[in-house]
Amino acid sequence: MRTSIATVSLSGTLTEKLAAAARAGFDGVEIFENDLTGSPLSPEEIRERAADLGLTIDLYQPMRDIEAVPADEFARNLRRAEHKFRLMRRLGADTVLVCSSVSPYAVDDDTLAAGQLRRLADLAQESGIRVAYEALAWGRHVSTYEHAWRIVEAADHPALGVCLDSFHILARGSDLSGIEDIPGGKIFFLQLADAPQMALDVLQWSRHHRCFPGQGDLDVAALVRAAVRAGYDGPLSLEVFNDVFRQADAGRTAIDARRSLTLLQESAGVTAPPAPVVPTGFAFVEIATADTARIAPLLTALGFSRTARHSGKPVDLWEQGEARILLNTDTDTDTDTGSHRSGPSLTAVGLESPDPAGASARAESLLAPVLPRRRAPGDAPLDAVAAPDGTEFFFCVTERPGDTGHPGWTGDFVPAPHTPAPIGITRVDHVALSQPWHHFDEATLFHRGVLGLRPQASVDLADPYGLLRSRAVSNEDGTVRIALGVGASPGEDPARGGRPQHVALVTDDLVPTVRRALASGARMLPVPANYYDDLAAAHEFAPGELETYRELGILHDRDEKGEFRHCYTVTTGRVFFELVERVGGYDGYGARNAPVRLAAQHALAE
Ligand SMILES: O=C(O)c1ccc(O)c(O)c1
Ligand SMILES: [Mg+2]
Repeated sequence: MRTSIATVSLSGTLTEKLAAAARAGFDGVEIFENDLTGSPLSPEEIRERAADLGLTIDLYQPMRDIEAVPADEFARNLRRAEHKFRLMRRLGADTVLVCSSVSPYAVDDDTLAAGQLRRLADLAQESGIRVAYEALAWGRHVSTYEHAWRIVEAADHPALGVCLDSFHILARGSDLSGIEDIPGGKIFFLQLADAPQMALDVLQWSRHHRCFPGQGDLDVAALVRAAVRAGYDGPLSLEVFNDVFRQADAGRTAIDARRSLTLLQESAGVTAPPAPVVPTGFAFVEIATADTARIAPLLTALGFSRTARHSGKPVDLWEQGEARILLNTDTDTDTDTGSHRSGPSLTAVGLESPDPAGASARAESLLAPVLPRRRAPGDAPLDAVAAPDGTEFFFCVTERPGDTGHPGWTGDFVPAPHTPAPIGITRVDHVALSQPWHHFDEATLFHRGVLGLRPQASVDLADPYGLLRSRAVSNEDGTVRIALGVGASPGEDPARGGRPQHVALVTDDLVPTVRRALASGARMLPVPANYYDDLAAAHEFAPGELETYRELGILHDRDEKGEFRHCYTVTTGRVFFELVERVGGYDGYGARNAPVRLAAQHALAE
């Protein structure tokens, strides 16, 4: 099906919006009146610009407060309509959206509404224009799609149909089955938007909090399926009013939008992009740093050994159990981000992939920036994409005894002499990546759609200097977990995502692991005594257990499935490490402890 986007969904001038929509691969646009009236271009020039970019103008909108009004008011409305239709002919737009009236003059009279819309459709038809009537969820007398359709059906005019807008329909919790009772040819237009569930006045909710399908809580795919079953074959058009998108870079928003639409088409069964390839574990985490003076001693204290060096690049492999960390001192690769200036930073994540080429094909079809393969002659090909925060995700295979097929990435490393001194770390539990604040929804959709991870509920964590919103995405068995966080913090560069990132490492027995780390010189984050007094009130502990936690700076959480013990190293550059022990089926990240950890980190930074 054709794809379209309303200009209101993107920031900038009309010209910038058109360019962004075209670049992201949309087939058409809905032009919002404000964008046109504020443009220095004539309608003919806009038409030409759109055509040059390969875009059709699928809709012009909105016309308001047309129907069910007294005769003199309606006469004025028709005069207004004549002007608009003339403009639309110059623009080359053949469908106009009419919103259900919110006018205080409108009366609750469907016969009058149908009669006046028929007159409007007559006038439109003379100009070769079709009228799509949309029920605003807050319309004065018409606020449901069923009602709008009853009026359109009664008006019975070939140039009059309905516009279905997923927000208005799903926000009201309407029954979707009525959509299939509308003949497909009478659905003139389909507007799509999602929104997070909120207990908010519906107009405010619509005008400020809409988001792209898949980024909120509404079942937009169910609505698309119903419209397709009804026989609708017009464009799928995104119409998103969102305060953040109004400020964000239009090119980037348009890509996010187009990705959302492909994923929506996939869930609605109208498009089949390459299937998702769900990662099965972490192959490595890469930390870039100009010099290893700060990070290497910390890794050593945490029981990692430098086991190998890349044959062609200044990259060292540090290992312990199945936890692998790459230290990349090739600062050229991160001069763009300037991250080396603030010390070690987490720049890439290797995901264990059952099908790296398939994962890459999926990513490409979803407009993820596929990175040029960084390889020397003889290196294993590494497929990689950039996430919205700039983190590079590599789809890789770690060679194991007996493996055949895809060449493993470790083959590019030359073993280095070392004496293993493990402290009990077995693998990576999760990585926590901070997102630029206006790309949080984009990031969640990216990790779900492109990487095949499942998002959990978002939680708000109190930080002394702001609120941190966190949302974890993971694979089915929890062997890949990424905690996405957003929230500015004083003194940190928001352009780089602000907060430090971290790598959480699994141990099966945290207490001895921490003791060994401390004995080898690791600096752990001190935790205030008040925390342990609070913990004593919350739970009962075995004799001595709490005292041990207090002594070692271990935090504790429990849920109905199990327990969680964790602690943190101090931050070096933009990175710190967490040591975690999951007991039983505990599936969280110790959210209750996050405010204490954040306060402790600030205290240490001062
Ligand atoms: O908020 C509004 O007024 C408005 C206008 C046009 C639309 O298509 C819509 O869904 C909402
Ligand atoms: Mg709409």
